[in-house]
Amino acid sequence: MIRVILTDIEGTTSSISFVHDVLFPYAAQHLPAYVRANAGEPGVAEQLDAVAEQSGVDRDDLDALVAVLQQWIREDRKSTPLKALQGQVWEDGYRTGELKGHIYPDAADYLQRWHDRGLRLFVYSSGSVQAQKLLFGHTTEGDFTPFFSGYFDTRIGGKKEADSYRAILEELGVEPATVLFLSDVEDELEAAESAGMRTAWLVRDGDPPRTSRFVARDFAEVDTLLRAR
Ligand SMILES: CSCCC(=O)C(=O)COP(=O)(O)O
Ligand SMILES: [Mg+2]
Repeated sequence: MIRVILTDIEGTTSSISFVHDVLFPYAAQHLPAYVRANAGEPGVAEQLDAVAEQSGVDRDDLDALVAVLQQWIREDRKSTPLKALQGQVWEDGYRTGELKGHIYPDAADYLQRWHDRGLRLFVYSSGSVQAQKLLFGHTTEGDFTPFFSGYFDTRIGGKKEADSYRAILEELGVEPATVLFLSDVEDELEAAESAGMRTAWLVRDGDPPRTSRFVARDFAEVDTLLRAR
């Protein structure tokens, strides 16, 4: 019996294009000035230490660190310090209303239904927990944070590693088979299954893949799986 839904964001609750065509360009535009203005703040300095360590660039060369961060944005690198800094930069955009989080109508509908039915909802995304809360707190459809019981990001581990899902299960204190993980990335589903979770593969565009996995075009189809179990 499924009691917990753990969901990815990009390609699952929200469009890939919102992340790549809205959020990443906003970060690329505003991150350099943000980093330069706040380099002495502990929450930024800590991330710059990590960027220097991961890239091998001189920690005192702010221009070089910014260049590395811009390169990582272009490459969609799932680096924890980049994701932390992106979350900080997006905060301003959401606060001023320049950014509004995208959520698919079916995701908005079923997140509320599942919450009201007593399922516990959690997010696991490469975006930082701060970025997750900002997106769901400022969507075009309203504030969805009241529906979520918790958030996980890459500080618990990479999304393609089974140990990350084992660590999430440990934190939640639940049996693996009571958790349904939703994602659009097959390697993430495989990692979650290795940890014993159930999975649903969101394929929002194009033909469904030939696979033995449960595939859903939207959250209404995920709901049929929930009702069948
Ligand atoms: C939390 S919004 C920003 C999403 C993001 O930065 C990202 O890399 C998307 O990763 P996901 O694990 O949700 O596919
Ligand atoms: Mg995804």
